[in-house]
Amino acid sequence: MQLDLLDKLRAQNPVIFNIANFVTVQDVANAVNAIGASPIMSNEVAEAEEIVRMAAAVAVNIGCLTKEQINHIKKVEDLARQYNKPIVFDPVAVGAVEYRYKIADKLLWDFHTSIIRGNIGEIAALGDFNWNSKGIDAGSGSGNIDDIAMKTAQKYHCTVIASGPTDTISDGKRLAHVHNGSPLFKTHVGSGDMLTSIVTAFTAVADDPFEAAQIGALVFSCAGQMVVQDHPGVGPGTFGMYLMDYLYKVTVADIKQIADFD
Ligand SMILES: Nc1ncnc2c1ncn2[C@@H]1O[C@H](COP(=O)(O)OP(=O)(O)O)[C@@H](O)[C@H]1O
Ligand SMILES: Cc1ncsc1CCOP(=O)(O)O
Ligand SMILES: [Mg+2]
Repeated sequence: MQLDLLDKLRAQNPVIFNIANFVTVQDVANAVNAIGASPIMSNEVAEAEEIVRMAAAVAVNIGCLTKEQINHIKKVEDLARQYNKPIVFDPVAVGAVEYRYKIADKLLWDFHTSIIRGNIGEIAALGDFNWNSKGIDAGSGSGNIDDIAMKTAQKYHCTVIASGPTDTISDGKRLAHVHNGSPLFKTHVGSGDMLTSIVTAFTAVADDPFEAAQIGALVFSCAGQMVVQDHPGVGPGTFGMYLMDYLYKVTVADIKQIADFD
């Protein structure tokens, strides 16, 4: 795993365009900024071309989807194709909301996505596996997560991150796992959205989306794990606060000490 991509990201400070949701937009902007990239958010189709041109990569999050935003997403994804900018897609709640599944599936077929990052319930839904998603959360299921990630990556010809206690990553051929993290991530709404946009930042400095997915997942989950190791009494409110500090100060040396991946 190319841990030096963290230093490369901080040196390059790439602009990352985020089509975000109103629930977690500030967390996402601050997390992208803390890790060393430069976030910009916009919902206006009239400025889409200017922003796609200035951005190194694009994160698309369907958390608070509207008909107007779907048109904006289509325009942005078409521009990303035109200007060769990687797209990372966050299929929020597609396992629980059939309307979102249909929109996400069509977008993923109509436009090339480099990486899909969702929890296992969302990835299972996109891969047409049985799973009991619960709203924005993973819910429960009994499928083989390696198989789900692999098959969903093959379905959409991209890299997939099925996040959770272990983040399972596949490009349809290769498989990787990141075991770091903390259950406290589940208590902070926005953890997945932040991960998606941080992974997007790494696509701006990595040659291979599979590599970007692995390093993004590892850096983010290690930062969260370090919060809990250094602040054992941390709870839902302070976890998110400390996470920003640790995204800002985590180093390659820190990660090498605790990294648990295969
Ligand atoms: N039980 C857990 N233990 C350790 N890390 C977790 C756990 N649940 C989620 N994470 C981490 O939280 C981040 C967000 O993942 P997840 O909760 O699956 O996304 P979402 O918020 O979209 O449901 C990932 O970095 C993941 O590794
Ligand atoms: C609660 C909620 N509702 C629509 S988007 C959203 C935030 C989802 O954030 P995450 O998937 O990162 O927990
Ligand atoms: Mg999510």
